[in-house]
Amino acid sequence: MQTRTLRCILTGLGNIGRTFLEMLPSRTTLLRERYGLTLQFVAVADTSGCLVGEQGLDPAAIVEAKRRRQGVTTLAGGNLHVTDMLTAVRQLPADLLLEATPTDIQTGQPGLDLVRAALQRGMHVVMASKGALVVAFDELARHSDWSGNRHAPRLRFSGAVAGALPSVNVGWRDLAGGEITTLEAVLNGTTQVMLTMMGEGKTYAEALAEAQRIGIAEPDPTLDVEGWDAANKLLILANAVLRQPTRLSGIAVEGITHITPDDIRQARHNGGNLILLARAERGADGRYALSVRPTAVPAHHPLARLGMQEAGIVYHSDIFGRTAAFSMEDGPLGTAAAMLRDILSIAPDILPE
Ligand SMILES: NC(=O)C1=CN([C@@H]2O[C@H](COP(=O)(O)OP(=O)(O)OC[C@H]3O[C@@H](n4cnc5c(N)ncnc54)[C@H](OP(=O)(O)O)[C@@H]3O)[C@@H](O)[C@H]2O)C=CC1
Ligand SMILES: N[C@@H](CC=O)C(=O)O
Repeated sequence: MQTRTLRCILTGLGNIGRTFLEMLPSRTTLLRERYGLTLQFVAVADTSGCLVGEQGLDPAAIVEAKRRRQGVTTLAGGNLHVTDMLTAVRQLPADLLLEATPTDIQTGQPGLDLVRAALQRGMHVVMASKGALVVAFDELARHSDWSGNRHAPRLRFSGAVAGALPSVNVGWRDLAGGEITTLEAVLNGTTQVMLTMMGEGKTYAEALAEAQRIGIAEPDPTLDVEGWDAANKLLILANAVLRQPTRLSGIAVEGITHITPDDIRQARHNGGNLILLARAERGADGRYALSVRPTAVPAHHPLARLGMQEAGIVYHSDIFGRTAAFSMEDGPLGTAAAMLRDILSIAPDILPE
């Protein structure tokens, strides 16, 4: 099979960006033999700046620097130079932006400017970060293939909505033609780890520390425990799958900060469980009521059996009935894998001849 090269810019080299690079060597042969694809990194960025190597950077050297907690720009020298990441996205010859900087739900930055710049110049985008989608879903959809224009640059973000869980893809692709009546989901891994551990006798602080150790808590974990991360994901599902233009102010949000081990034990009585439930329910007027709140679900509920590091989504629709998906992830690897899944889903359309 002929092998073609996709030139990538990767912004953010933390849990997700670094894990993505770490995962790649195990995929090289599969990508080449099954998909005829090689990924080449022409720029990568962290808080130290953006390292550019137009002939391709060495992912192993980048991973090694990040493991040593060094800024990636320390690798500059020879034919590798430093710029700022927005300039790189605006000017470098590249096909694809992989965005994994922190999520800021007030400004959407730094991801928003990067994704805007990429789409404006026709570069395809795969995102793990959520801020830009939360703040400007409409705008980014208009400038990408979500507008219905199949010639527009591709925008994919399946990893941003609960990592490996195929939450977006099932709703958008596999339930096409159905009217979704309810969506119920556990979308935040940190609170799922915390509720599970608190139910087993750990303190709130111990449980949060474990989610941080695993690498799934947000850089600012109040986003997780106060329910905003789950709300961000529900917002993305509402816009992309339910096709209801939605802002965060349109979601009723309650986190788990007031939950006690006793609340969890009571909910677990008779096989039920306490979960941070994200929910969308279609009303008689066709609009969805959206909420995120700790909810005691009974034993027969499909989300009641989820354990540590598990996520799940259940769609009810008029013609497909009930469709559910579950995932159990190993820290940030599931999200890195979802970014790869997104790349492969668009590769046939975007690979240069
Ligand atoms: N962790 C997870 O399981 C998941 C995370 N996500 C999303 O993915 C994104 C990344 O998460 P995660 O990897 O855990 O976060 P980390 O905090 O581990 O990594 C963030 C990375 O972005 C870099 N960075 C921070 N600010 C800037 C900036 N202003 N300019 C350039 N680079 C910057 C950091 O640089 P430096 O290395 O120098 O600190 C770091 O490399 C977030 O938006 C998160 O919401 C989505 C799904 C799952
Ligand atoms: N902080 C998030 C990470 C993935 O989006 C979570 O805990 O689920």
